[in-house]
Amino acid sequence: MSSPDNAAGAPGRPADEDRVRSVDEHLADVLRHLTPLEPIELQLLDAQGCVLVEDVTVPVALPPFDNSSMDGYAVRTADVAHATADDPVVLKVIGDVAAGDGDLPAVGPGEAARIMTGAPLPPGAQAVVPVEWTDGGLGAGPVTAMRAHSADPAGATGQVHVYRPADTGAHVRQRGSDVPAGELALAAGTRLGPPQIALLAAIGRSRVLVRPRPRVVVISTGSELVQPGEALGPGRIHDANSFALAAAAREAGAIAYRVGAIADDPATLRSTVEDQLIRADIVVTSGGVSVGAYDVVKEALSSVEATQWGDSDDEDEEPAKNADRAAEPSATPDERPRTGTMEFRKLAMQPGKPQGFGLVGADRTPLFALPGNPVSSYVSFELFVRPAIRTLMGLEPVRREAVTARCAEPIAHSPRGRRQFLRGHYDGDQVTPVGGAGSHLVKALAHANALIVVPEDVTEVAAGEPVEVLPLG
Ligand SMILES: Nc1nc2c(c(=O)[nH]1)N[C@H]1C(S)=C(S)[C@@H](COP(=O)(O)OP(=O)(O)OC[C@H]3O[C@@H](n4cnc5c(N)ncnc54)[C@H](O)[C@@H]3O)O[C@H]1N2
Ligand code: MOO
Repeated sequence: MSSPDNAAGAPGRPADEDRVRSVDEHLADVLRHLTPLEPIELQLLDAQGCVLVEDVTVPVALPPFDNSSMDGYAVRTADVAHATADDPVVLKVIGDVAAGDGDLPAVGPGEAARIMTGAPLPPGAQAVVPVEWTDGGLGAGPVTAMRAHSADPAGATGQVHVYRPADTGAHVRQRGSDVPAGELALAAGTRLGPPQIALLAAIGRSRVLVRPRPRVVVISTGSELVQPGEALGPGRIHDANSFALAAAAREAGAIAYRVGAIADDPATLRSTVEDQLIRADIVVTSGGVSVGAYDVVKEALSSVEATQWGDSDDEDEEPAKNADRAAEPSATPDERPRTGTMEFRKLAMQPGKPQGFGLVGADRTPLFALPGNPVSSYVSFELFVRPAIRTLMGLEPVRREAVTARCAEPIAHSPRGRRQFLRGHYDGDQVTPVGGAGSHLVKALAHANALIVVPEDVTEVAAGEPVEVLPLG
């Protein structure tokens, strides 16, 4: 199904398609053609999970004014200095100060203003006495709460008995005590999670400059595929991959567009890819990359204009998509891609041996053609597409961090010369293989939370031996 350009043994590219590459070589080849997306200004919630590309400073002190941290009474400290439970101080209540009030009563000697949490400290007051240290104006000993203003409007007037003293600044949140004006709130490079979004909102920012989430279009291929919810006919199976890959793209931080399943018809796939390029920063297909007679992705995408990205020595090519957005070019002239076709490769890994990658269309959109077996496509996504998404988002590290764990059960066989990614359950201490090596075992995948990595030169693992584990999720 290869195009004449890169068929095994074709002039200029001798048997290239048959050269088996390592996982690391493939990932490096992919990543050197990707650069982070151009920053854009987004509304705060749309920027969640994105990397900030500006230093954000605080325009106005936070909090912007001295305010009460308790519901109580704003007082002058000298007035309450000798207050005790047996000999309370009696103050005149001159009014209420609620959160949001701007017109504040001045508190003079012998006076108190009833104040609510978050309300500005009125002039003259130096401290807040919590309502629990008073009689709440009711004259019947300590209370546990104020009465609602609607039920007792007179509570804002009359007298209050105070049973304890309060030092200057007690229960008062000072202006700028969170962060003073002019200070750095968040540095460029910060990933925006809920707490960072809280800070941005608190200092009044409604929009921020970030690297956007990549838009990932997911297309599964195969005439056997039926959408979930629809009945299976003879020889048909449900399309698991477009859901798995769209979910994985979202989990990696991308915006996923699931196109669903395309039949094994090259013209349909080609036009679908071309149609989708307008909304894609990355295209991911599953299936149709092996050596069968209906391997539609290979057949179709060999004729979509793409950029050859491996082993190129052509210096006349244009840069990769978004390369103009990078501070520094990621590839030297000798490494840069040239216009040509998608490249399909064999990798020394299991699952995930057949892989395709190219930069397609006018914008040189990265296209990952992943193998169709459900576990193969998911593992391939983890190893190659997830790092690509993170690269476009400017996230570090791009790869999942590996840990070492004891393997609870033996692994009887792993293919020599291929890096195997077995599914496993990792409990933070040891890892237990889940299911076998078969790349159709979706249930085992669903019950695993990690990949067990068995190196190329290891063919068996004894129980209790240390193995490399990639925790997922
Ligand atoms: N003669 C050879 N045959 C195969 C080789 C090989 O080297 N020589 N490699 C095998 C390996 S490894 C893989 S992986 C697969 C990859 O094949 P394709 O990418 O062409 O995938 P398909 O043939 O389309 O599908 C494979 C398998 O997965 C099922 N499938 C496909 N799409 C979905 C989906 N969206 N949801 C659920 N299941 C899906 C499909 O029905 C097939 O059973 O090739 C081997 N063959
Ligand atoms: O390499 Mo395939 O992805 O083993 O099943």
